[in-house]
Formats: sequence, structure tokens, C-alpha cells
Amino acid sequence: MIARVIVDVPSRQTDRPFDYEVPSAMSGWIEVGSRVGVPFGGRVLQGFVVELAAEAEVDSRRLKAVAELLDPLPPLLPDLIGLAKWMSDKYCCSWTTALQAMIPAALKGKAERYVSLNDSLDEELEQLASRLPQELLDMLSRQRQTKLESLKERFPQYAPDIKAALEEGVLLEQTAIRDRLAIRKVLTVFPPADKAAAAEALAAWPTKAGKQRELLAFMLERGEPIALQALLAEAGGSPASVRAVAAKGLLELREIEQQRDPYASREFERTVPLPLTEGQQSVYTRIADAVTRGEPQVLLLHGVTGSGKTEVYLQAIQHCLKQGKQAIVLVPEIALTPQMVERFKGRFGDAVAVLHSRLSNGERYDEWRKIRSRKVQVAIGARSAIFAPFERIGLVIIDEEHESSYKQEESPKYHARDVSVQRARQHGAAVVLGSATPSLESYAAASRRPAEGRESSLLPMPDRALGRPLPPVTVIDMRAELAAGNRSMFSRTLHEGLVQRLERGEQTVLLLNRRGYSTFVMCRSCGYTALCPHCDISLTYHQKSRLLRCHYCGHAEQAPQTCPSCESEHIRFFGTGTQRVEEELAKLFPGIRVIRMDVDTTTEKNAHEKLLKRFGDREADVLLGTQMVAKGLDFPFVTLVGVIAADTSLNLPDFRSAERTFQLLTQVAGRAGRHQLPGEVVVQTYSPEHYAVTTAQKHDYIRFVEEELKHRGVMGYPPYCRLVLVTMSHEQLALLSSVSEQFAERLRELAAEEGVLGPLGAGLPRALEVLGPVASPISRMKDRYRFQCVIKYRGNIDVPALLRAALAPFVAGSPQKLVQFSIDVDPQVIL
Ligand SMILES: Nc1ncnc2c1ncn2[C@@H]1O[C@H](COP(=O)(O)OP(=O)(O)OP(=O)(O)O)[C@@H](O)[C@H]1O
Ligand SMILES: [Zn+2]
Repeated sequence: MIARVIVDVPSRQTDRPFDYEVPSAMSGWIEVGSRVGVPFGGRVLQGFVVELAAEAEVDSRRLKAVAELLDPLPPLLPDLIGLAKWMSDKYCCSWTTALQAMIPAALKGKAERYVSLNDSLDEELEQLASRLPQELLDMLSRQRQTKLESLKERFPQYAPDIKAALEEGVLLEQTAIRDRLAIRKVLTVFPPADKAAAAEALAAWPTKAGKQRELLAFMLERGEPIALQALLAEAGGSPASVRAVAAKGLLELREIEQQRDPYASREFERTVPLPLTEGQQSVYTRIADAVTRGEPQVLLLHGVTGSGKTEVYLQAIQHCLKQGKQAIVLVPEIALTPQMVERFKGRFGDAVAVLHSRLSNGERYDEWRKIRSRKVQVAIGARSAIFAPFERIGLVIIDEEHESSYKQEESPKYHARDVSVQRARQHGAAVVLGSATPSLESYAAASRRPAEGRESSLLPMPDRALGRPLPPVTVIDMRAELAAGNRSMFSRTLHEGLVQRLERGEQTVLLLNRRGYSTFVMCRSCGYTALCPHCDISLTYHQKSRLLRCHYCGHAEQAPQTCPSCESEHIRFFGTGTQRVEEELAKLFPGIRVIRMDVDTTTEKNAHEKLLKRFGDREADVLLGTQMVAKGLDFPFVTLVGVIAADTSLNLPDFRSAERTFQLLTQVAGRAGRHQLPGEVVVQTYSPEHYAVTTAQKHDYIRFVEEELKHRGVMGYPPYCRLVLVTMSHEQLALLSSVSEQFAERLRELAAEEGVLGPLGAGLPRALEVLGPVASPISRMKDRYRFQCVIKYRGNIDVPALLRAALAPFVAGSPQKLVQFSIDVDPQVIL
């Protein structure tokens, strides 16, 4: 039997399966998806079995054997192996990079070499062994397995002997790749098995050993196992005294595995399905039908904020479970609030595993194992939960599908939405994309006319579940505020609104969109921002060179001293931090209770959860924060939402900035007046006439989409085309510059040979353009210069194949190969 193994070396040359013989002892154990240790280039490396075959493709005499099987159950299922291959093709990464993204970090522990003493030595080898110091031999017989590194360190003068002993087989080498902490075992004390005998022994106990007697009495009384540490804390005594009692056969000490359950201490109140509203019911029926039929359909649930999407998800999942299938729910990392977890745990209890980055590696591993060992049927988590090792998936839900956090920014640079669709295809599962503000890509795809005899995949829910209208939004022109002499960061309307909430004891959510802090230039008098003459995108201020630059085409100009539009001197680099807002609030409203939520206040574990709980318990008047406060929250006493400056995201030099702004404004506005009390929203901006602001004011998604699609069409951006971002980096500017030129040239040549090189605007069904190379927005990182090319294309073109061909000359040749290429397919941001 031959195992084809993808070895964990993420380089282009080794990105293919290698053949290994399966030793007979492992046959029947090794499956597709097994993690193994295999000899590779003189070392033992970790790898995944991607195929089993009867015969090797290489000369069988050169075949090496699998050294080690790392887990009793394969951590990956065959469908995930296939999915990883698909990812490596689509996202231009190595197969192993995709595979590694699918397993929990706890399984990735660095390879370590251990040695043990060979138990069966013949005479000759005994001789060799005797050359090793006694201390070393003692150490080995005591610990059995010892790290090779620590042996080398401890006995430096014996290095040649250790080496010889390894070569001759006196010492046996093993590579442990398993993280030794992955499974937590706890030394546990068990009560006496034979109670009567123990009671007798207790009665006859010699008074000298008082502590031992107490321990035994304690355990008899308790009658249940207890962790050794906990026993000592409660009953006193030492491990030695426990061992002494155990040695008499009256107690038992055993290592037992402990499941780390991050929610063990929490009680979740069980909920029952709510009677659905009419709108919810019709959407539910469509989803349930798709699940029943087992067709891989993608449905877009466009439900306004507060329309009750979560209840639809819950009931659709329940239907899925009834069919004997499993469900995956993806939520954006920052929306994985206790509220969301509570709703799922409340409905499905122990059938839910929760996977998110704030868990420790161990906790996440245990949650993952619940999935792998079929103990749960629902997985809820951030983007990587799409790799949950379920065997029969019936439904995948992506909540807030427009969120950019579904795109992973490091390799593999995958988008969880696209990966979901692919995985669902393999399982015949339905995919539900849910959002009040769907991404343009998803909306465009779902509004295409359905095929003959098919229903539309767009499922609208235009009304709030509890019957409340969407809150009225007031847009405040901050230029007018300044003109009227108000230099504060709060407009008079927002100030007034805050005063009212404090009086009435209601709550306020304040959003400060801090992304893009201080990178763009804006005039505070007239609202002018500097735009690129060629790209319709704001220019970015580069402090060092004092230049304004375009990140798409490379255009550059001097930063102005006065506003080119109104000649005011109030032109400046925009940005206010949450901390400054907090100070200002304290000054203006003495005694105000503010909870600030941003990256600085949420680093500690569970900080997020604690802050929101305090706000939910009405221990604060204001929840102030960055994007984190914008979504998913459902608090009945929030009646005012204020946006300090809508412009911060509007002026990001990215083609999605209008979309992001509209989404953010709509989402945060949706936090107000969700229950009985009516809500109100105040949006402060320097661009009150921008369509992202005016359409958000009217909660008019459709109007926004129409307007935005016009712009995308004119400028040639998705969904009218697709993008690939290629970033190149090297320490030497000159070399980087010439290599990136050559690469772009090669790519254009190849595209021309395919007959697809040409401007997208010319109306060709298949067209590809290569923009650049230009310096990257972050033009130097970690002492490396960075250049980038943006590839725009439309139509059915195998761009990954073109890229691979264009890259080929740059991986082999000598100094050039040091130029690093990083490929981002369907990038979320280009800055
Ligand atoms: N059928 C129903 N009957 C009664 N209450 C409901 C029903 N469906 C939802 N709700 C309630 O309506 C409120 C809003 O629902 P939910 O939070 O699911 O909205 P949502 O669509 O996820 O909104 P958002 O996109 O803003 O997060 C919640 O308090 C929820 O409990
Ligand atoms: Zn430009």
C-alpha cells in the first residue's frame, strides 16, 4: 500500500504528493486525511495523506516508509483534502498551506526530535552504549523519551558518541509533531472501589499517619473522583500522602482527559422556536426546501436590521438537524458576541461547538474534537469554522456576509464565502448568505434572472420582526457646525440627543470609525478631499515625502498647504481617536458613564463579553467604540445612535469605500429602537451629499446599489470584473523595480498569447488588464521595498494558470528568486 503525502514544506517545488510505503503495522489505520510523519530530505516532517494507491509512481526501491501515524482518527476528511486542492488552485497557494489552515493550531506544534534508549541491544551495541555517560543513560531510562536538543546541550562533549549511538540504533529517534499540550490530562483521585473495606481500614488506621487517614475519610465521604490539585486544596496534605494511600490500594490515581469547555460555567436558558412572522416564514420555507432537496443552492437573505434573521437561521438549522445533517454558521469575528453564542446555545444546547480566536488553542482544539467525534451537530465560528470536519453538511449560514473579515489576509488568502460555496457543492448543502447590506458581488449574483423554472435566489425580509419602523436618521453637515462656531466634535443635535438620553435613562451607541486614521487630507471648511485625477479615489498622504499618492495608478502630487478649493488654512489630516472622544464626553457631561470598546480595551480575554454585559445591564449610558459596536447587538434601551464622522471610511483610497461606509452606517443605525422604545440616529459628516450617506439616511439599499454599480461600471471594478493583487518585495529597490517590470511584461505577453490582453472598457467578453507595477501603499515593510500590480479581468480566464506561468522564471533564477511574490485573489482592500 502506498500513501501519497503532501509534506509541510510550503514551496512551489515541493507542492505535490510524494509516495511512501505504508508499513504493515499501520495499514488499516492510515486513511486519506491522516496526518503522518515522513522522512524528507534527512528529516522527519509532518504531512497529510491525500491519496492511497496500490502502486507507487516512483521506483519502489527508492521508496521510503511512513515513519509515524500522528493521530488515531484522521484530522481531515477526504472532502477537505479536495477542498484544499481547490483552494491552492484558486488562491495560488501551496496545497500544504491550505491544508494547514484547516486544522486547529494545537495540532500544528513544531516538530521536535525525541530519543529513547533501544531496549533490545545485542552485545556489540551494549558496548557502544557503554561509551555514553551513566548519567545520560539514567536520564533516558527515567524519562524514556528525551528531547535530542536537551541531550546535546547537557552533554556537549559526548556529541560524537550520541551521534554514533543514533546511527547504530543504540538510541532510537522519534519525531514528535504532536503538541504535547493538545490534550489536557489531569491527575485525578478516585474514591475507594470497595467502600466497606475502606471503611474498615479507616477504623483500624494507625494514628501516626493522620493526614493519610483524613484524605481517605474525605474521599469516602465524597464518593466521586476529584482532580489531585483540587483535593489537596480542599483537604490539605501532599501528593506523597495521596500516593501512600493509593499504594495501599484504597484510592486510585489516574490521568484522565479533561475537556476544556469555554462555556462550562455558563448557564444558557433554553429557548423554543418563536412563531415566525409572515416574512420570516416564506424565507424559512425556501431554505428548508433547499436543505431537504440536498441541492447545493446559494440563497441571499436580504433582511433589514432587526428583521429577525437569527430566528430564521435557528429554525432552518433545526430542520437541517432533523434531516440527520450538520450545520455550520459563520459569523464575523467581532460579531461573535455573547449574544450570538447565547442564542445558539440557548436553542441547541450541547449540540453546538463554538470556534473563535479568543479561545485558547486548547479550548479551540477541544471544541474542534467535539465536531470530529460527532458529539455536536452545529458549529458556529469565525471564517475558519467553514473547515469544521463534519461528514454530512446540510446547511451553511454566513451571517453578515458582506463583512471583510471573511477574507483571510494572510496565506491562504481565501474568502470564506467562496470556500463555503465550494464545500457546500461537495456536500449538496444549501448556503444562506444573510445581511441587511449584502456585498455588491453577492447581490449582483443573486439578482441575476433565475434559470427557466427556477425561483430567484434572492430572499428579501424588508420589515422588522417586532414591527418597529427603522429609526429616522438625521444627517449633520459638520462644515455648517464649524461655520456656526461649534468647534466641538459633537454637533448640536447629537449633543442635545445625548442630554435627552441621560435625562430619560436611555442608552446611546457612539461609533467612531477609526480605520484609516490620519491618512487622508480634508479641508474642515469646505469638506474638500484630494482625489486622483485618473482613478476617482482619494489620495493618500505620505508623511515622509509630503506627497499625496494614488495607490492604484501611482499618480503623485504635492500635499497642499491651503485648500485648493476654498483657500482655507483649515486643511488637515483627518482623524480622532476613541480616547479623545471619551475625554470630551467626560468634559461635556460630568458623571456620564461611558464604556469604551476598541482594540485597546478588548485585548484581555473575554473583555468584549464583559463590556457588553455591563452595557446590557445598563451600567453605562454610552457605548463608544470602533466598528465593533456597529453590528449584531440587540439592546432594548438603545434609543440613540451617533456616528462621529462618517467620512473616515468614505475617504479611504479604496474602491469599496462607499460600500463600506453605507454598510457601516446602515448597520450601526440598525442598533437603535429595535424593541419597544423608538430610536433615532445622528450621522455627522463633511459629505452630506454623498450617495452613501443619503441612501443610508433613507435605509435605501437598492438605491445605493444602483448608484454604486454605476460607479463600478465606469471605473471598471467588481462586480463588473475581478481583481488579483500581486505584491512583490525585495531589499534592493533597483532589483525589485526591474523584476517587477519583467514580471508585468511577461504576464502581458502570456495574456496576449491567450488572446485576452486588452482594456475591459472595450466590451470584450474576455479581457485582462495589468496595472502597474507601482510602489505599494506601504512601500517598505520590514526593510523590504514593495511593489504591486493589479490585474483586472472579466470572463472565463484561468488567471491562476497565467500567474503561475508568469512566475516560473522568477522562482528558479538566482538573485531574482529572492524577490518575494504574494498573490491575493479577489482582494478585499488594495491599500
Ligand atoms: N418571530 C419573532 N417573534 C418575536 N420576536 C422575534 C421574532 N423574530 C425575531 N424576533 C426578535 O426581534 C429582534 C431582532 O431580531 P434579530 O436580532 O435576529 O435581527 P437581525 O435580522 O439579526 O438584525 P441585525 O441584522 O440588525 O443583527 C430580536 O430581539 C428577536 O428576538
Ligand atoms: Zn490614480
